[in-house]
Amino acid sequence: MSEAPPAAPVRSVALLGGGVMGEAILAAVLRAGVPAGGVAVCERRAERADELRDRYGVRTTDDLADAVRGAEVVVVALKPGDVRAALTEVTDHLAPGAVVLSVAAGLTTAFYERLLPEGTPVLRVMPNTPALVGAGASAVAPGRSATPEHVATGTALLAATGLVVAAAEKDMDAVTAISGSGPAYVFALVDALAEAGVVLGLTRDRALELATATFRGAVALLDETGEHPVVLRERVTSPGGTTAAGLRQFDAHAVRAAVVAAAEAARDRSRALSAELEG
Ligand SMILES: NC(=O)C1=CN([C@@H]2O[C@H](COP(=O)(O)OP(=O)(O)OC[C@H]3O[C@@H](n4cnc5c(N)ncnc54)[C@H](O)[C@@H]3O)[C@@H](O)[C@H]2O)C=CC1
Ligand SMILES: O=C(O)[C@@H]1CCC=N1
Repeated sequence: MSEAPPAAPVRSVALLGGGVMGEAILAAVLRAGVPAGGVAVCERRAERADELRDRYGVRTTDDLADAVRGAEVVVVALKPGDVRAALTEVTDHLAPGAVVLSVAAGLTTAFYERLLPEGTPVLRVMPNTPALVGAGASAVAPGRSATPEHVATGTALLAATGLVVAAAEKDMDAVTAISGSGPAYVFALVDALAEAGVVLGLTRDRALELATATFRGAVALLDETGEHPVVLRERVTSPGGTTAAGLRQFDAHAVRAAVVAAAEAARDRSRALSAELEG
C-alpha cells in the first residue's frame, strides 16, 4: 500500500475481545510501536485476561467503557453477535476522533456508524489466523467517515500481521470467504492429504510431516518463482505419469467446484450475518 499517506504514530489502543484474533492484533499493535502502557484489553474471561497481561504487559479490564476511555484506536475483536451490546456500552465513552477498527465477520461499517457518535471513522478489517505468526492476509475497507489517513493508521497498526491490502467494502464478504476462512480450507486439505497417506500405508506422523512440507514447499515455489499456479502444476504433471492419474480424480470428484461452492457458501454466510445481526 505504498500509495497510502504516512500514518501518524498511535500511542493508545483499546482492544475489545482478547481471543484468537484479538491476540494476533495485540501482538501486531505492540510491534507497530504502540507502548504496552498505552494498550487496554477488555476481556471478560478473567484467566485469559491475566494471560494477556502477563504475556504482553498491557492493562486488562472487564469493563468495556473503561477500556475505550482515551484510546485513539478501538479494535473490536468480539464475536459478531457480541458487538451490538458492546457498542451500546462504549458509545458515550469514546475519545473524540477515536478510530474504530472492526475485525468482526459480516458486520458493515454502516452498522457501526449507526451505533456510534456521528462522524466516527470506522475501518472494517478482515484478517486471518496466520496473522499469529506474521504470515496473515488482511484487507482494510473504510467506512463513510474514514479518510485515507485513517486507513493508513489501521494499515500501519496491522503491518506486523503480514500482508495488508486496501479493499472496497462491497468486496469484504468475498475477502472473508477467501482469505478470512481460507486457512481452514488449507488445514482441511493438509489433513486430507495426510489421511490419504495413512490409507496408503504411511504412518500417521510421517504422512502429516510429508503433507505439511508439501504445502509449505508448493507455496514457497509459488512465491519465489512468481509463476502462475497452472504453470507450476503442469511442471509436476508428466504425460502419462502419476500426477495426471491423481489429478483426474480431482476432476472426477469436482474438487475445483467444491472449492468454489465453499467460497460462495462462506460469502453468503457473511452476508447473512449482516442481515441477522444488523437488522
Ligand atoms: N478466528 C478467525 O479465523 C477470524 C476471526 N475473525 C473475527 O474476529 C472476531 C473474534 O473472533 P475470535 O478471536 O476467533 O473469537 P474468540 O472467541 O477467540 O474471541 C472473542 C473474545 O471476546 C471475549 N468477549 C466476548 N464478549 C466480551 C465482552 N462483552 N467483553 C469483553 N470480552 C468479551 C471472549 O471471552 C473471547 O475471548 C470475530 O468477530 C470473528 O468474526 C476475523 C477473521 C478471522
Ligand atoms: O468463521 C468465521 O466466521 C470467522 C471469520 C473468518 C474466519 N473465521
